Amino acid sequence: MKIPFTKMHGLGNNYIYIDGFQVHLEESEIPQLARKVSDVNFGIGSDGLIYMLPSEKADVRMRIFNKDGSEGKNCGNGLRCIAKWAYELGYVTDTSFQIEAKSGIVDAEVFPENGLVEQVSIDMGVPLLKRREIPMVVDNYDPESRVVNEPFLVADAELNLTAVSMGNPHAVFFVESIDSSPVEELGPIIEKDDRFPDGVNVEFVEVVSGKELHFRVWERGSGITQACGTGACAAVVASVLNGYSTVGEEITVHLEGGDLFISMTENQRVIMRGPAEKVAEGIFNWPSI
Ligand SMILES: N[C@@H](CCC[C@H](N)C(=O)O)C(=O)O
Repeated sequence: MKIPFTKMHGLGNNYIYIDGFQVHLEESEIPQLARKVSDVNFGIGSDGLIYMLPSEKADVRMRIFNKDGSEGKNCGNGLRCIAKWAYELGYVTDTSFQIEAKSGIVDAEVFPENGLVEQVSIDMGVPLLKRREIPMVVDNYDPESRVVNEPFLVADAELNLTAVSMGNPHAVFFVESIDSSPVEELGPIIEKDDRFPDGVNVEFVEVVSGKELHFRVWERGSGITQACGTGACAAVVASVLNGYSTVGEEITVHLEGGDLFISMTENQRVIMRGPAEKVAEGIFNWPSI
């Protein structure tokens, strides 16, 4: 089977996008396909696979598969790229429309110039903060409670955890210096820690000021990536919860691949603005011989 694909990225968080308006993928094959296209040696090379589909509830639907083939419930950089792609392909004609992800429906707005979209704004909705919603399981803790600046021992490290769900789980740790943050060492251990029954995306964040954060991520199912949109949103929410940042102010998050601009509104909604870029189009041979 020859599968047409497009490679896009948001701040270097890159996925192979397949247009489900045109191409039908067998459900049972998608995880294996995601692993294959992500492989830089035997496939194309990416952080995973994103499948764009028609939606019965919104204007377009996004499904995201990590590098290891696991399906994520949400993807901030993917949502911006899907918004750009759906608009440029003419699947949506208004500049404001809705995208369905596994975690729910979000409002997207594109800002086209001569028909091409470089910047996208997404209303990422209200974060989930209760322990059971992350989900995070720890003996003797109320599942209805929040996890804010809570002591978290892992390997030999004593960290403080703030946990946020943006439809997918995030463990946010504030550090003195992003350059010496233990992303490579602790990211893979925390991702699979038993306290997170669904696994977790792991973020280290340095507060430069209330309006500026430095950020590095270890993504569940994909490892280190240049950027994570939902992770950057979780970092901003965590910054507000810890009193570093203020509701209503736009915060610049410096990720390895560039900057996102994120604010939390008075009614707790998280608004993310940033770029989406198309880099390549091609045909993938599947299964390869
Ligand atoms: N890169 C993404 C998040 C992708 C899914 C994540 N790894 C998960 O399993 O929850 C983003 O930009 O948000």
